Amino acid sequence: MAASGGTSYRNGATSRNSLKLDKPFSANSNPKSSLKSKSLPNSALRRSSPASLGAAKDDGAVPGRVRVAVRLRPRNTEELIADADFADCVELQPELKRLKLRKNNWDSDTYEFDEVLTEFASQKRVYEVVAKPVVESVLDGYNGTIMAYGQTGTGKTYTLGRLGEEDTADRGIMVRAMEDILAEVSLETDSVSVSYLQLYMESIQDLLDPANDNISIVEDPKTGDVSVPGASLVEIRHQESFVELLRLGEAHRFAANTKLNTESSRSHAILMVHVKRSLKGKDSTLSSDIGGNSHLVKTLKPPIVRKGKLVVVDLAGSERIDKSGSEGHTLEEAKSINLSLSALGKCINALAENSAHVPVRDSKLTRLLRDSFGGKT
Ligand SMILES: Nc1ncnc2c1ncn2[C@@H]1O[C@H](COP(=O)(O)OP(=O)(O)OP(=O)(O)O)[C@@H](O)[C@H]1O
Repeated sequence: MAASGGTSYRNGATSRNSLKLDKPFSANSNPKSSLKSKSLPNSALRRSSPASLGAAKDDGAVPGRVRVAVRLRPRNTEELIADADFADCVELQPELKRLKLRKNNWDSDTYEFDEVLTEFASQKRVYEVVAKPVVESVLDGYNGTIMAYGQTGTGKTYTLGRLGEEDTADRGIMVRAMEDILAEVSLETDSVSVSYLQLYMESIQDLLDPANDNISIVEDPKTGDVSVPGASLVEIRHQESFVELLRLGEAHRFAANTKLNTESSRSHAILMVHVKRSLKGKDSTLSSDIGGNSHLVKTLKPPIVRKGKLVVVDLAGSERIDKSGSEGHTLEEAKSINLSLSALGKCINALAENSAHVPVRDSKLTRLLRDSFGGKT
């Protein structure tokens, strides 16, 4: 997260009045992190909800901090033709970390972000600015979340899930995060395991085993840890197997969506990466006196186990929520997305304000992210 580490958004405006923002943000409660705690501008949340949030320590005691970044997607060919005056209505001010939307010649709205990434920002830069601090926190034993929010086609999947098989420069946050994690852990003593889920109409489905579509969320009342015991948990030892797993999940997401007669952006895709590290305790040498003779005794300390969880969320788009006239299934779908996104917005506001209470119980999405939020619920 962005919540500690969130990151990028893209803007694919097709007309002056249809600005689409895809922004990631991050929250981080790691006190060692260099991320600054910062309140989200409410207006920014209303206008274009956030995308990624952050990190909470294992004990969940510290409210997470939230960072929000916005990424502008380059215009595609159609938009270049249809939207020749785009620059007149959207102005990025990366050095001031601001985005200005001109309503007309005399009126504009300005939004502040933790990071503003222009259409020229590379995938590498987006990863480094938004996600890397979160990944480092996870390796240190914290929980962190990165989310991408935006309308359909704004570049959420490009930012998070791009595999970069044809051009490695295209690799998205998921792939880069796993590369950094695998480079840091020891395969002998540590473990990295992954679940990949889809949340659609308040029901959780395993993207690695789509027949498994009624997964429940279990919260440990003592530790506050959240688990999804019914979901596949795959140990990752090599980057190639992770990329294969992402590909499988995407294929299942598509198939599942076809079955459900929906579209990808109508569901939230959630990747959970569990990192468990054994850090060698420091051995110490003591001098002891046995039978009048002095001996040096070596005491071996047990390893310290450090657990962190990285959650990467490709949120459902909000574009149909405000549309009136939705009926039947579409209306139910819109209500469900609305419910989870508004519950998420409330949690992010609570985190940004360092509120002691983070209202996670209102939706499955926020319940799933509970142990990344920290604070009392
Ligand atoms: N930064 C970028 N640079 C170049 N192309 C991009 C960028 N961001 C997105 N695109 C392209 O824009 C199109 C839409 O992106 P993408 O599928 O990631 O959007 P999305 O927000 O995930 O959409 P949906 O909600 O429908 O899944 C894709 O063709 C993608 O390759």
